[in-house]
Amino acid sequence: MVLLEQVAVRYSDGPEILRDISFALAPGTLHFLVGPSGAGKSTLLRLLSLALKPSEGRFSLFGRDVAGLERRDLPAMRRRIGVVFQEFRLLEHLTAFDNVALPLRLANVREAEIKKHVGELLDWVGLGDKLEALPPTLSGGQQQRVAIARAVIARPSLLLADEPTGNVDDRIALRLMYLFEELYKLGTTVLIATHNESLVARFPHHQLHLEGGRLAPRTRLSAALP
Ligand SMILES: Nc1ncnc2c1ncn2[C@@H]1O[C@H](COP(=O)(O)OP(=O)(O)OP(=O)(O)O)[C@@H](O)[C@H]1O
Repeated sequence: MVLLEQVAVRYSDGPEILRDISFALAPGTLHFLVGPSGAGKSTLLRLLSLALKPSEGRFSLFGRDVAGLERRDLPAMRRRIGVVFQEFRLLEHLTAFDNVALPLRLANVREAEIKKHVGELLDWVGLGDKLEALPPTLSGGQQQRVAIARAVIARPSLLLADEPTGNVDDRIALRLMYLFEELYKLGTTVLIATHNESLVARFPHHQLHLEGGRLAPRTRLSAALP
């Protein structure tokens, strides 16, 4: 599903932010991505979401070598990836409902089905009474839940979430974790960057531990290459 071998990443001509990164993520697994601030977690998520390219090494996604992709291949690959950005990136002129419905509308799902699924999911994340709200009228935690609902609604093959419980209380954080667990059990590969140590301790999943741009030995070996 995701395979990195000796990958390095830099922004333009800057220094290498990630170095010597090798790991594989199998379908239907959930991994936490942990490490101190500035370690390169968001950069790794940007690479995996195809927003950055490796400056060295090999990166393959869904069985395809990313270096060999043509520009026209990217939209179809990206549609298989759900991303929860640290800064949410909701469309401010669309309601919560319409933001979440977007991936389904792009996939030509029937409106009756969209209504049912989006309503159920927003209900599950505790926003059943905010369907018509515009993002600027929602709190940070509410916007974050809309962003998560939008990222998971179309059951992506790969879900990348940057600090997805950063703005919510413990009860909601648990709910969101249950949602991510549902998803990986259905076959999605889930990667969650987080500083929330109690969440990582409570849910015994694999961990990728980044430190200073490298995978640290504390990375659980199930995620690293043999
Ligand atoms: N767009 C960019 N251009 C240049 N350097 C960047 C850019 N984005 C991040 N960096 C640098 O890359 C390094 C890693 O940043 P990154 O945001 O990936 O870390 P992080 O582990 O996600 O941190 P945090 O936990 O604080 O979100 C930092 O030194 C940062 O300054």
